[in-house]
Amino acid sequence: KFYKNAYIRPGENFPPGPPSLPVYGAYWIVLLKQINNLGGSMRKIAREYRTKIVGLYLGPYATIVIDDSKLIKEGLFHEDFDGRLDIIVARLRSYWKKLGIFFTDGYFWHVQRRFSLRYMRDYGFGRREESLEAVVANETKEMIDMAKNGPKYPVEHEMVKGDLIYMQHFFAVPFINGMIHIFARTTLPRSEYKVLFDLAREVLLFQRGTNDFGGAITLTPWLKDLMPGYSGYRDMRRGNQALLDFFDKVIKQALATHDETFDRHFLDVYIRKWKEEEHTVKRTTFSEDQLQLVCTDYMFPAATGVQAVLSLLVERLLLHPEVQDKIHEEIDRVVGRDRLPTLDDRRNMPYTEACIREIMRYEPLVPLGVPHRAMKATKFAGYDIPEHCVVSFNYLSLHHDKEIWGDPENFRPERFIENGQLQVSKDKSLPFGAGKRLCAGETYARQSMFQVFSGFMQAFTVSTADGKPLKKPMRKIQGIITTLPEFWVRVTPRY
Ligand code: HEM
Repeated sequence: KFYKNAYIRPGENFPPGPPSLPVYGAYWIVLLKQINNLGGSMRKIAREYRTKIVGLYLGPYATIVIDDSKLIKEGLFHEDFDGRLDIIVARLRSYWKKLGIFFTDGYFWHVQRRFSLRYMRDYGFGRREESLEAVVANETKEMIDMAKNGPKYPVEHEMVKGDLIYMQHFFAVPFINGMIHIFARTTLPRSEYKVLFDLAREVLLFQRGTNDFGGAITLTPWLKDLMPGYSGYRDMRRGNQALLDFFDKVIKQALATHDETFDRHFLDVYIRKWKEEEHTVKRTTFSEDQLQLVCTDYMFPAATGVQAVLSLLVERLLLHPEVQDKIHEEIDRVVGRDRLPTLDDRRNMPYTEACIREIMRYEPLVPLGVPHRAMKATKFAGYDIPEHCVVSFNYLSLHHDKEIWGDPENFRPERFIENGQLQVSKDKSLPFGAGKRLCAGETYARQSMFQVFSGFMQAFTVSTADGKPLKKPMRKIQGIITTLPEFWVRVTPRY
């Protein structure tokens, strides 16, 4: 019976892949191949089975992992694959209901994603807008001041010790305050940064409680009662609760002063719509809980993902000091030292921009993406894909495809530059995904990362805490996003 179960497939014409073992299916095999690097494991398995698409069971879930560059793009644009999974990781975030943007699908997701993007745009999200740019610049200044002139408030001592900075969360505030500005046209002042650093810490706990395949907690949800600590359940609950509590307060404040004749910020626009539909639309998708989850979903990656990318980039600078020299040269030549780099400078700073692109290619933040779900039985690349099949995309394979990149194993920002200009068309990587599920925060992420990183590099030279050159990359932690372990970096003011 064991043998029979091991080779069970969802259908005859399902992509090839490893057999299923009890309880976790092929997940054991994926973990054993290269623990702590799911993308790497899946690449190896695809090669072993000589297939562009691996088919396997992860616990009870029939899953395909697309390994081929062309098919990854096709899969991302395949509308039957726009669903999400109804899993415990999603439910535990949202009062056991299906709410938010990340983990919803169908009509509900469509309405809520479109509405939030349309009206957050009015407040600067997804485009260039002066007041948002000024907020991010101002917060970048405070961040630099914290390291240059020393901590002002107790929490800052956890981020800066002498000339060392705590990489994990040092960059957090500009990204978080930028989002609060979009939602509520306010920011938390430096005296209240503790709230924001705490949020960043809690959200990272959530990210690390699971992984791109949902981790043990998704495949065997009963672990939540049996081993709440070990299964990651407790950390995820806690990490999520911090954000829910934060937005509960912000929304309650907005509600208390809400005037339906005048929109002050995105929250007002949403509240007005929800109140309007409350009594007129039978099955409205708007509610207070949903507003809380919309804010949470946009804040999640803003409080972790963008900082994680910048810390991976700082690690690269420690490994390749010549890259740092080139960034400094570009900043000094284009911006000088009297003002912060702005988004206007971005087009004149191809090397700095290329470094941000190259780190996202080289080390994809979410190596297997956020899993999609086949919303109905469908055909893909000649295979029969059953309804509810999990669809994952191996971005590591796309970003390290020799045919596209020639030398994918090298960190080489110059690959995106031609005649001194950034050639966006040369960037075939898809760190933000594509299609209808494309990362909703791509523009915000790209713009704010440029502002924060270029401001930081204008002010400092980075080196290792122990003064010795970094010889090899650190071992990464595989959560939903890939992060570096806790580490400190020395910063030396450049002037
Ligand atoms: C460098 C940083 C980031 C990277 C690499 C990244 C990447 C991704 C990826 C790969 C997805 C999944 C796409 C899919 O399902 O196929 C995603 C989804 C999403 N991202 Fe990002 N992201 C980043 C930053 C952000 C930021 C800063 C925000 C918000 C401010 C954000 C908001 C979202 C949302 C709301 C979704 C869910 C979209 C949906 O399911 O419809 N992301 N992101």
